[in-house]
Amino acid sequence: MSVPGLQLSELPIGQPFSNFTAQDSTPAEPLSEQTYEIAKFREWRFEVAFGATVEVKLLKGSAEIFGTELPIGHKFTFTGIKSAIFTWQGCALEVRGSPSVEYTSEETPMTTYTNLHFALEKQRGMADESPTAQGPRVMIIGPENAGKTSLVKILTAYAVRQGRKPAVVNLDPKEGVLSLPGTLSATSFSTIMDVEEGFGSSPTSGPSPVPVKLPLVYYYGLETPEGNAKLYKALVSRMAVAVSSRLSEDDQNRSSGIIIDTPGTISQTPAGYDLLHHAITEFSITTLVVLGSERLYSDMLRRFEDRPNHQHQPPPISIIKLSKSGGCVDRDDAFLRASRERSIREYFFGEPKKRTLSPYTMTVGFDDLNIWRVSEASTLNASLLPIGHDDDEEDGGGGGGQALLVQAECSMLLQHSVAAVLHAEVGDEAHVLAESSVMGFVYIASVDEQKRYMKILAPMPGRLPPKPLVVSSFPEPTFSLVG
Ligand SMILES: Nc1ncnc2c1ncn2[C@@H]1O[C@H](COP(=O)(O)OP(=O)(O)OP(=O)(O)O)[C@@H](O)[C@H]1O
Repeated sequence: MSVPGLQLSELPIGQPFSNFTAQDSTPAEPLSEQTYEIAKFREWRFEVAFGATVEVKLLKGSAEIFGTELPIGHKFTFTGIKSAIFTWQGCALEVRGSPSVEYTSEETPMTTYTNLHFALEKQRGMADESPTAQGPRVMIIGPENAGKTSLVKILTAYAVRQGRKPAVVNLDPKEGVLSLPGTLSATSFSTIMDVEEGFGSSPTSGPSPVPVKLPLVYYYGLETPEGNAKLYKALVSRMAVAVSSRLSEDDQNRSSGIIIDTPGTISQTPAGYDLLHHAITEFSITTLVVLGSERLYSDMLRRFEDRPNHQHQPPPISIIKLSKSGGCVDRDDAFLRASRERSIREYFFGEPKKRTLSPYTMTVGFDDLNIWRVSEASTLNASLLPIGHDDDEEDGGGGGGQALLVQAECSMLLQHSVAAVLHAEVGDEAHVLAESSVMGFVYIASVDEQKRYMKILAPMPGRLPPKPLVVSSFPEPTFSLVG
């Protein structure tokens, strides 16, 4: 799989990064300390605001965060998070700092989630027996904030704990997995997750306390799949081919299978169902897990489970309904924005106290830049087309209907944008660029229209590769990374 994190190898030009500062959320006051005894099968749920810090240490017993075990005596630091620590045997936690919300709950769906894991594990065991058999290909669907990502983390962590190597695919562009928001990614997981970071942060140039995972990343650049359904489908198909080829090359990946996270919006509208259907077909899903929605479950049963098993029909999908954890919390726009901003900031500057990165600023003339923008559904909203409608003929693969990418003018409008650097060549056609994977990201710090140059921040020193860049129409950036 390819590696994001710019491969800037040539001699540095421009000036070293010095006049910009990363935000540090170090609290000024000393942290209050408390010890919690959590009984077995319960979880301690907590929320920490952005700007606040809470440190948690497991003193005794055993505990896990979304499936990943906490070692005894190690201090974990949380900021801007809503999470839970579950214990199978009971534990004592030392907590320093003041979570904005904290309570212990005895009602958790962990037993059901673990049963699901063991059912998948059985299929993996069968796939181990035969070189032509496939491990489970699981997709988690459900409304927003139903706990889909949390379940993906739990299933992944449990699989890794059993020595498996599942491919984790994120089809939700709102939140990046080991990548920036706006991207779709696939990663082969064989080592533990970074519980302070969720899945972990994007791989960049700095050292990391947990083994770095290198995802294959495609740039979608919009918040919802319906924003440019044609591009979304193209990327899903592309990702499915890449993941299937990885599975066919690596036996451990093949038997471990795939775990896929999806955006909540595609489980809620007929247009979304079309995208869902497409993803299910492209990834040859064998198990569809519906979280927290009776209606979605019965719609999916009607669509997939009753499908006759003819010679030319794909095999039936097993559809499983699970209830939403009472711990799931809605995240408002402000929280999601802050979380997106943090992941962008960390990509360039590292994480305060863990690893500091030294990004580099360079000056690049307008004439040396080739910038594209993801086209939004505007003239023709593909998500409103009837299911099964194919708009390829109308737009000749890139014009007329909904375009995939459009060329962007170098102007002030690009200031404070994050741009993806593509594994493609300047001069490639829009449909080639749209399906090219991402090499890494840069940040357009300032634009001088009169002198026709931009200041560009890159995670590493070096010359900006002569590659096409794509900026998003994502509701970013609302902030300045530098200044
Ligand atoms: N048991 C729990 N206790 C506390 N918080 C939880 C629990 N389960 C999930 N959460 C939190 O609830 C929020 C929503 O959960 P999650 O991200 O898994 O939902 P989702 O369905 O993936 O959401 P989206 O549709 O927005 O992608 C997250 O902040 C998550 O950490």
